[in-house]
Amino acid sequence: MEITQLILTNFKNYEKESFQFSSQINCLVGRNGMGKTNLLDAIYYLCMGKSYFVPNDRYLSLHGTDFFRIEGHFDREEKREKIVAKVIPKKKKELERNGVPYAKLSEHIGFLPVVIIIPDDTLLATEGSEARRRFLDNTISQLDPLYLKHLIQYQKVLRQRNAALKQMGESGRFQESLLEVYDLQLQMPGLYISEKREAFVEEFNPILAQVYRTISGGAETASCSYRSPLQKEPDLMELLRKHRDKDRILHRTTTGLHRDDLVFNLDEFPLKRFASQGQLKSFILSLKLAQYELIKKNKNQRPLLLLDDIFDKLDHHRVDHLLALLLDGDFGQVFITDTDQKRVSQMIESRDSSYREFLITKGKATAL
Ligand SMILES: Nc1ncnc2c1ncn2[C@@H]1O[C@H](COP(=O)(O)OP(=O)(O)OP(=O)(O)O)[C@@H](O)[C@H]1O
Repeated sequence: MEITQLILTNFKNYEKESFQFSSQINCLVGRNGMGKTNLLDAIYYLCMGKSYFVPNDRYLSLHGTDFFRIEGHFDREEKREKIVAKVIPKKKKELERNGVPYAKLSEHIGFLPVVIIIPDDTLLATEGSEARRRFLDNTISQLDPLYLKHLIQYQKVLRQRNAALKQMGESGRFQESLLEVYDLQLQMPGLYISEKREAFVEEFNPILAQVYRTISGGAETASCSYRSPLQKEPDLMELLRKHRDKDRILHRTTTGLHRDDLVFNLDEFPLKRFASQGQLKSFILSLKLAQYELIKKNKNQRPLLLLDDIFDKLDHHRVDHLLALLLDGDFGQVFITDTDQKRVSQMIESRDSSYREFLITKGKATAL
């Protein structure tokens, strides 16, 4: 699967620009703040129906404008696919495939698999559990439409349950029977999500260990383990029942799948506490490349790989090692941003890969 052409209108700092891409390596070079990451984000948007960086579409249109449009032409399973994302004020955002709008955005997820790697991904290891759940959900949703359907349902009922608890707190009238109704609605999607997360971690671990071994030279074994309140009480209804008093006091749902987490380990030690900066960076890179491998294996399709500034702060040897991995490995279309114009192009030129280079300057692109 590959994107052949991209046309941007009012997207972030691009007023009007179009790109023709190489089917293998695309390097986006330019100084800081010119729009390299914005371009990756536009491609991500076409695949996932949202920005990787900015949750609210309102902030994505060029300053001084109130709408944007992203058009991408893809080659997928020997068919041409035109995907258009349009955000217009006071209208629901629209995502179209070959001129036909999707009824639900979620129907598109997984159609164009994608993996993005950015420097801030190290926050996955150091921040709270929400980022790790997002990683889990992002990966499994691209593989299993039913997972995404159950996830949306679980989150909807959870929001309603929390709103009811808040309202009960304000009115001072606790309605246990209403909570029972919500708990019942959480049960089926909850069970499905939990089973899928557990199965994902099992399948993911050997791939993660293998990728980390390649990147780090085999010093330690990388793994992750799934933590869920359901491991102590496998019956979700019963679990929610046991936490009802706490929920009543705190006016929110204090247990459930929205409290799940992934624990990252190097050998038997938690990454968060013991890893050096280099180990942390290698782990997170491995995590994302393992995500790529797992999606590729399950979908029998190579996802797009978007690499933002991944050479930043790495010494020359590590950059060389990483580039060798990316160029010699079984990757499909890759996009790489770099502020150092010479670094990537020199190394790619020395290999036998088809590539195209773009110089990005303030929302304008010149093919080099
Ligand atoms: N809605 C918007 N309208 C206009 N400009 C925007 C908008 N959103 C972001 N920008 C601009 O885009 C620029 C950032 O672009 P981007 O993050 O793609 O830079 P970059 O080339 O990747 O830089 P770096 O090398 O520092 O990562 C900033 O100058 C920012 O002001």
